[in-house]
Amino acid sequence: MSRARRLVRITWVICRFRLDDFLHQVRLPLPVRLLLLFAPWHLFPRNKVSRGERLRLALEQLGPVFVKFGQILSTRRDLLPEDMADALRDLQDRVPPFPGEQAQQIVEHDLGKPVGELFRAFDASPLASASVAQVHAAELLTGQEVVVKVIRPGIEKVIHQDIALMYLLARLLQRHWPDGRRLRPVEVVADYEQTIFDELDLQREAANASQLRRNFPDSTLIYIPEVFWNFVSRRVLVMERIYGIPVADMAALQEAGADLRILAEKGVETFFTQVFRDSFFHADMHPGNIFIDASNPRDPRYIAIDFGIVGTLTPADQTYLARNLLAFFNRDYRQVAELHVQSGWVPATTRVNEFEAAIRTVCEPIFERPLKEISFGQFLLRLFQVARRFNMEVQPQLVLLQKTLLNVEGLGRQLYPDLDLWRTAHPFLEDWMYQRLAPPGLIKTMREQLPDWLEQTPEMPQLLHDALKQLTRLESTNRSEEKVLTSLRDEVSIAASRHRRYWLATLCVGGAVVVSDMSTLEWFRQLPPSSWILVAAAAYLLWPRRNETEIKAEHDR
Ligand SMILES: Nc1ncnc2c1ncn2[C@@H]1O[C@H](COP(=O)(O)OP(=O)(O)OP(=O)(O)O)[C@@H](O)[C@H]1O
Repeated sequence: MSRARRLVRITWVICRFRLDDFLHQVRLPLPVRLLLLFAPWHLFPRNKVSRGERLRLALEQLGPVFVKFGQILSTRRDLLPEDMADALRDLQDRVPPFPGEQAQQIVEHDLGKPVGELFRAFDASPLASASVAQVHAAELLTGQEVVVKVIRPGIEKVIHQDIALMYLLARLLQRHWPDGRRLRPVEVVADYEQTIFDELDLQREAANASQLRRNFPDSTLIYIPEVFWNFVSRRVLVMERIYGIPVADMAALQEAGADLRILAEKGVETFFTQVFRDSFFHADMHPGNIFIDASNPRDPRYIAIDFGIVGTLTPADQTYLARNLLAFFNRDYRQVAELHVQSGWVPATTRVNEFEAAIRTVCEPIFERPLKEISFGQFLLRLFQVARRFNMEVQPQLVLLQKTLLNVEGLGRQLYPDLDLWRTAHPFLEDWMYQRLAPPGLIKTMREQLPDWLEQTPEMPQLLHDALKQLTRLESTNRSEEKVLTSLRDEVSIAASRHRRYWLATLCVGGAVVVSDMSTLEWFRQLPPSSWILVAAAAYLLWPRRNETEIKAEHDR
């Protein structure tokens, strides 16, 4: 379908589902407003269906790319009003399966052999069919039962086309909608584009699955099916077939006698292990992707599938996240605010007092609820909403984590409504912090980071110089923040000068060793007179400067 025809179809669906009540909030340019005036709204009388419901129906009419977009949007409760997020959550993929013969052709083309030579059996009628891919059951020549996931033919083109139109709409909204600048629809579409294109690459999904499987070998928490790498291409993925009870099927779980409390707690533990131990987490934890192995009902474990979306965090993000969660539960909002500044999530010029007060306002009500209802995901969601007001740049890795956390908590509480998240997660977080900060962990971290530090050292003077320049520029544009900037500039300037002198001191001592023609150890033992003058120079360079001490004392005051 050409882009123009697609645009006409979108306009038609907007009229058909009377989405004009969204458009009235947007200050559109005059020609578009005139066009809308003549749109055939009258052909489609507004019925009593709610606006969320109408948006959901419209997205379903627009096809799989929009449906998936709506599903993802439904998890962005930081952006959408509750009623709309709830309606979008119920979006259903209503895409008909594509013929099994077509799936076979793609498999044969990509794997380079007829299906009969690749598999002992291949079921041409699909096991499941979704917007992006279709899954068929098969059996390898070894007798291993597998599933074959095949990307829907032609879907890439449809996605490209629909994403281009979404950008068009998002740019319009961003420019003409009063909330556009705050909610940044273009960013939301860019986020979605990344996700959907990642899902199109099954090689990537296979790699994610392999990594997760390696992280949990023989685990009693979670089982990850094996990937058969000889049968993987961008469009085809062959993976061990798993059998389990769908996590949403409570009746079947109860019938199997699965211990639901253990299961709920294991869900939280599995998530925190992925986030903090491995920094690699399954980020598409909706109930359709989780099954339960209840062969040992007293110690059931999870089985995960669909590894298209995963999240990772840097060690710094991990530490700040753990400290934020701990500070939140201690109701230490000052620390939460300071951590945001330290981590660079909000600008260094943020007024910590105001930020702290805003965090307190949104977090205190969370503690009004019984402890077992407290949600880390809700806390992070509220926190990000506040932090955005304080110019927090969107941190995609943290938004992904917060969404996954909400899913994990929802899942846990559905299994066992009395799940006490804090009691389950607190020891884990404290233990992790202790291991990271206790001497062996600290030494390990330092040893891991030492090569990076050494590598960056020669660039340090330039970086400090650049930072100084930027601060000076900032200073001239923003007088109101002058005091903060001056203090920052002074600190950077002290660090730059100290750094230069340390380098020179190192050169002096190194030079003295070279001049003496001895080994370093010998030199230290004997300190020949010829080197005294260089050592004295080094000592002079290392001595703290008076103006530095004064500036520091002034800042401390
Ligand atoms: N390893 C497996 N063993 C058994 N069934 C599987 C396996 N992998 C996938 N399936 C079945 O196929 C369905 C779709 O798989 P998957 O979720 O990976 O596809 P998808 O296209 O990414 O779907 P969506 O993104 O809509 O969740 C699953 O819900 C499940 O029923």
